[in-house]
Amino acid sequence: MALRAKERLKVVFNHLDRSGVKVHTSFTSAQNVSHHHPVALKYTFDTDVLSPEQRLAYEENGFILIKNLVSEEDIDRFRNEFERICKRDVKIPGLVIMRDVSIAKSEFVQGEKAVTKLQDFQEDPEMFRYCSLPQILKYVECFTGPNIMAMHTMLINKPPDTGKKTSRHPMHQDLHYFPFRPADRIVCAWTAMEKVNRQNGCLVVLPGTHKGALKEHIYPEWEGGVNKMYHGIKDYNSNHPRVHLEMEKGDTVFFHPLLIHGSGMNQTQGFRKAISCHYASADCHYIDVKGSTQENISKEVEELARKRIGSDTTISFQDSWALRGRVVQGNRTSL
Ligand SMILES: CCCC(=O)SCCNC(=O)CCNC(=O)[C@H](O)C(C)(C)COP(=O)(O)OP(=O)(O)OC[C@H]1O[C@@H](n2cnc3c(N)ncnc32)[C@H](O)[C@@H]1OP(=O)(O)O
Ligand SMILES: Nc1ncnc2c1ncn2[C@@H]1O[C@H](COP(=O)(O)OP(=O)(O)OP(=O)(O)O)[C@@H](O)[C@H]1O
Ligand SMILES: O=C(O)CCC(=O)C(=O)O
Ligand SMILES: [Fe+2]
Ligand SMILES: [Mg+2]
Repeated sequence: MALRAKERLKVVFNHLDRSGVKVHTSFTSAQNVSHHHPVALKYTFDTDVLSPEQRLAYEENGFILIKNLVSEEDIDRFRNEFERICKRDVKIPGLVIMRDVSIAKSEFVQGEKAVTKLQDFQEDPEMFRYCSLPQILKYVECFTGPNIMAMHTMLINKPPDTGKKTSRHPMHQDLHYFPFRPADRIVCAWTAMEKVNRQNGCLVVLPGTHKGALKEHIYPEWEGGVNKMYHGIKDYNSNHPRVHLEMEKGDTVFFHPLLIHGSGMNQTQGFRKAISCHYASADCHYIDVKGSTQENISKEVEELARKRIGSDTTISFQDSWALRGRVVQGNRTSL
């Protein structure tokens, strides 16, 4: 039965209507374009890319996993570039190379084995190709709309745990780091660069938590130490059902910035690699986080900027994002 996407969406909605679930339709956008029903699909746009079932799944869960989205060839190229950066063969402006806190003060670990995360690779054309891949942007547009900014780029090289459990990433919401809104027009794309599973510390998500509010984040009280800026939710419900996202090389998960997630310890001897980009609609606007739960991270970011650039220049939390953001589709309208 080859129904077109819109017709299938109607079928799904009719079914839900009959089942008593309160769902209303807007076939053109996630915003306020109503027919005789008010709008309910607030997290996704209809671009004929997501099936009705996929749209409903994202609305309900706050994430969607697309298998085999990035080719082996592309991933191998990102991996090569990562190795060049680790060997210091290339120097990329703005790039942050983070070592794991458990080896941060050690002089004896070098190269790729000393690097836990690359952050802000927007000035590296080879690495930044990831953020412009058409097959990724096609999905991103379903969440952001047509004007798309790549705001935050990372390559995570989760190291074998040294025994201090510092390879964990505490449970958090990425929106904690972002002084722009609306949250529903922000999405993360996270691509496994090899098989990721429970053993090497795959992503762990709490489905449906994107419907909640932004929570207070602080450093978790972990005996073995915590990496710089790895804030975790102060009190999260540890009984909430969790889903371990086991993925193959090239599989990509798209998730909402309020979705609570983290990653476990890497209990293998390999470095678990993933590449990711946070996208936002260029139509988003900056907010002032003073007096909010985000004040702690904004102060940390501003202090780090002062250390890097010098105490006579002030780079605000918002500036730090405006400087990193790059348009990847459409126009840079606001951010
Ligand atoms: C949606 C977004 C979610 C997220 O992005 S969460 C993670 C956000 N993370 C970041 O933004 C990256 C933060 N890291 C950094 O900026 C840098 O790695 C960092 C910590 C400043 C270190 O910079 P380096 O250039 O390596 O400086 P350095 O080797 O001279 O060290 C300076 C002092 O920092 C310490 N350090 C290094 N790596 C660390 C780590 N992983 N965790 C905690 N502390 C760390 C290091 O021991 C040194 O301390 P001290 O001054 O000697 O006491
Ligand atoms: N004490 C803790 N406080 C906050 N977050 C934690 C704590 N311990 C683990 N986490 C986080 O919980 C998430 C899940 O971790 P992990 O993969 O170890 O899950 P698990 O359910 O314990 O499964 P496994 O049995 O495979 O270890 C990760 O984000 C991890 O960093
Ligand atoms: O790759 C991971 O372990 C998760 C990283 C993450 O969630 C983040 O940096 O915001
Ligand atoms: Fe995250
Ligand atoms: Mg565990």
